[in-house]
Amino acid sequence: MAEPEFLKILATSVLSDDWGTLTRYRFRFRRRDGTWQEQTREAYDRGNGATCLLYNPDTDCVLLTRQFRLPVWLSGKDPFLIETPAGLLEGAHPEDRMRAELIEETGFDVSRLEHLFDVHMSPGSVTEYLCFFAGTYHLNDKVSEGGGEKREGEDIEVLHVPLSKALEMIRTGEICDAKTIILLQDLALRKLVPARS
Ligand SMILES: Nc1nc2c(ncn2[C@@H]2O[C@H](COP(=O)(O)OP(=O)(O)O[C@H]3O[C@H](CO)[C@@H](O)[C@H](O)[C@@H]3O)[C@@H](O)[C@H]2O)c(=O)[nH]1
Ligand SMILES: [Mg+2]
Repeated sequence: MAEPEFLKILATSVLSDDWGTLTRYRFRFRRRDGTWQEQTREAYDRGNGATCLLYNPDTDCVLLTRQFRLPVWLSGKDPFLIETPAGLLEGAHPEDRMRAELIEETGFDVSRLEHLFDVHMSPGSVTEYLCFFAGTYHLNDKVSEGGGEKREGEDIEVLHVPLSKALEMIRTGEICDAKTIILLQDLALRKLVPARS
């Protein structure tokens, strides 16, 4: 990647290169007052991802998942996290990847997703951004049980939660995942203020 005029990379050192790549960068950064300052930062690269909130207008429910997340357990919180379905892009087109991920994780095959925005989830240390999608599902869109890829260790519970209950679960702390909170609040806002065509 070409360096912008305010940045000079002096050295890079790969600290770990397994599932993702953790690299230490030493660089010179030109401050707003024009002076240059040397800094060291570590960046973890595990690619980019996509996430999606599906809403069922017949039942007023949203489709969520619950699965064990080791890093959440390490932080001392309840590790069975309630989340919107999400997956790594692995080089695929975000919408195609998201639709495939929805089938794998929830068993629902939906035809069209709306791309909302891309969000950096942890910009101080992780390169990843997530492509956010919204869509509609109906109970007859179900094509399989979902649950994720057992051979990859996934054991995903599928939840149909009334939207009002899901919003309340943000307040109670039962839903405490950033992408899930963003998408639930976005849906609530869009229902409150429908987009003008
Ligand atoms: N061997 C190995 N496998 C891993 C590791 N981390 C994840 N995996 C496997 O890689 C697959 C990742 O599953 P996805 O559904 O593609 O991703 P995700 O874990 O749900 O992550 C999604 O949500 C995250 C949290 O919001 C996002 O950070 C991520 O970008 C993605 O959207 C799973 O089968 C998981 O077991 C690891 O460190 N080592
Ligand atoms: Mg996933």
